[in-house]
Amino acid sequence: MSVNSARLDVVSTVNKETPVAAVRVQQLRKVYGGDRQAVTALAGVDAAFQRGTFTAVMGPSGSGKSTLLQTAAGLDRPTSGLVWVGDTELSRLSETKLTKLRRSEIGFVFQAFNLVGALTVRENITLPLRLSGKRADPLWTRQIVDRVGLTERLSHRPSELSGGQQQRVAIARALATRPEVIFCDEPTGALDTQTAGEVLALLRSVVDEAGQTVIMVTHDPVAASYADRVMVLADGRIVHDMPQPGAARIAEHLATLGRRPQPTQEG
Ligand SMILES: Nc1ncnc2c1ncn2[C@@H]1O[C@H](COP(=O)(O)OP(=O)(O)OP(=O)(O)O)[C@@H](O)[C@H]1O
Repeated sequence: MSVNSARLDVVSTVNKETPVAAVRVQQLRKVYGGDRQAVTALAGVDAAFQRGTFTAVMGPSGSGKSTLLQTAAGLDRPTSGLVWVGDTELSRLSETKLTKLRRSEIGFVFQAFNLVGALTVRENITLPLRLSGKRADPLWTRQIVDRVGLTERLSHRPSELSGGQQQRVAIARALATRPEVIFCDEPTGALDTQTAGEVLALLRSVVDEAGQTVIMVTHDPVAASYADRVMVLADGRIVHDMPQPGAARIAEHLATLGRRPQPTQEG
């Protein structure tokens, strides 16, 4: 066997055995604005987010967290670099195909819940299925409604629910299409500490019990401590990538970046 064919064998074995990440970014760069006012939000980020894992993305204000989320979720195009969701590379997709992929493979949870006020809880939860032209599977819908504890509230409108309940509807909605990944942008930013804890425990359970992949931007070291991995950005680069560091260590790392950490539950 020649050296080259031996090498090819190794490569093909590696490819067969390496699981496809839920999301992967390679040399991701995003520059906003023109020549003189150019702002480099992402300066070449490489990262893989494995299926069934929970990652927190942290970093000072302006470090590129939202830009990473937006480009990895196909909401915005990078200036250069590649993004894969499952085994689909996004730069080759037309806008129509990208929209389809976002509707079926990506769930979103935002700080402000972003529910449709005129729709009931049930209608909000099944909305992504309707948008992607799929029929709701009643068994799956029941499972996710049970999981988020909203069985009694299906006919209510969002305005009749507490903030924590509204965020649980948003999580159920994000799960509706059984997406490859759920992106969360400050999901507990508008919630009190106890309600935030309940929402984070729910996200943890969708990873542990439903095998979902969650990528969450947060400023809060306590929220980040629910994740399996904490990635810290500064100036558009990953400067720390830590497995389960715990809230105290996260706060220390943020402090070294010149940012006062948010107050934590530990006081
Ligand atoms: N549409 C835009 N046009 C120009 N510059 C932008 C735009 N969006 C973001 N930026 C800049 O890119 C950099 C990264 O912004 P980004 O919103 O990703 O940071 P962030 O870490 O999410 O910040 P925060 O924690 O404050 O939300 C910042 O310098 C920001 O001012």
